[in-house]
Amino acid sequence: MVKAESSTAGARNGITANTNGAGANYELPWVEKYRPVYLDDIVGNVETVERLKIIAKDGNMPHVIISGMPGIGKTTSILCLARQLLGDAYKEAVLELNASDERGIDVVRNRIKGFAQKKVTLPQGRQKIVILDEADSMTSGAQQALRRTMEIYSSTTRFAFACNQSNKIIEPLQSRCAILRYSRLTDAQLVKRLLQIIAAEDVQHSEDGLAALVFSAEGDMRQAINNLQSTWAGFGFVSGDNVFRVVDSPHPVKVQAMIKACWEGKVEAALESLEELWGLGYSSHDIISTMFRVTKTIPTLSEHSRLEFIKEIGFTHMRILEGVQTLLQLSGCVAKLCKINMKPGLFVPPP
Ligand SMILES: Nc1ncnc2c1ncn2[C@@H]1O[C@H](COP(=O)(O)OP(=O)(O)OP(=O)(O)O)[C@@H](O)[C@H]1O
Repeated sequence: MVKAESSTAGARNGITANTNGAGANYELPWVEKYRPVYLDDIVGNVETVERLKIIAKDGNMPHVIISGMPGIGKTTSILCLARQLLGDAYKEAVLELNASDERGIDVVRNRIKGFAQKKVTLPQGRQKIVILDEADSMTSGAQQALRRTMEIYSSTTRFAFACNQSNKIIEPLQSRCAILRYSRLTDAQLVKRLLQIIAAEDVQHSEDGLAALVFSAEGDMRQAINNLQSTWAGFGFVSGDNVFRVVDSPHPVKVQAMIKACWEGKVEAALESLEELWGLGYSSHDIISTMFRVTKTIPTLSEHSRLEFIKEIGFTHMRILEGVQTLLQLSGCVAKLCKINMKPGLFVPPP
């Protein structure tokens, strides 16, 4: 394989640590150290991973496209599949190209074709695998050039694409592949993996620290693990406050207080909280997206208010994305949120 990855199974607490041959003093990023080695280690997307396990067992791998948001295990799944299919032949029989490699037409013509023509001793009934990571950033010319290559060498070489948006892969390639969609991971799935790493690394943490990691990661396992490591390295304790300092986003407790004030119609208190957040230097985008995430999960809001709040926050988000990123814009949103629960009678001028 082009990018070698040796693994030492230091299975502690049911989790496998890859040390990549590095010395004990050299601290790998935990996303790499705890990158799953086998399909069984992959958390979430159970049905899709089950399909991959069947392919790994039967050996007849189709061309595949795995699509989904970043950091949820697409590349890892393909690497695990290739490892399980090819065993010892993995290094020789896998060509991995990602966005950091040149992947224009010339590479398709020379490198990929060259690899497809190469003779490699494979386990019975297996094929070589070309892994094209971040395939949606390949030019359409390069994708076009792959069409015939995929067909001509399909008896010896199979292709696996990982991408964030499958619609950026040209139709002819899509029609040659089985398309597997990965969805973002649930909070419980993130917690499960984080707890395994916390136990393996003996990380001191609190419940709210774990909740903060999950809240800020929004289903992205890579981000959750990176934030865990940064908080541990930076503060020596994973608490909610420390996590939000590391990710540098508004503390949801503060935002929750603001939303609560809006719900109770306390305009001054709500605006004061907003100004405090603004004064801390958060961008309007940070503030509005945290407002959305907090509103989604806040337990005290009635269903009706929640929907109305999300509607107003959505409109303000749109305006912010269009370029109006002022405190005034956010204050307008807060004012509208305060109005939602106020009795209409309050607005009728006295006779
Ligand atoms: N489902 C998962 N189970 C366990 N670990 C995961 C999972 N998803 C991601 N990770 C962790 O996050 C790291 C990055 O995952 P991976 O490279 O597979 O993401 P990806 O979905 O391919 O993202 P991108 O679209 O950015 O390439 C892995 O090394 C692993 O540590």
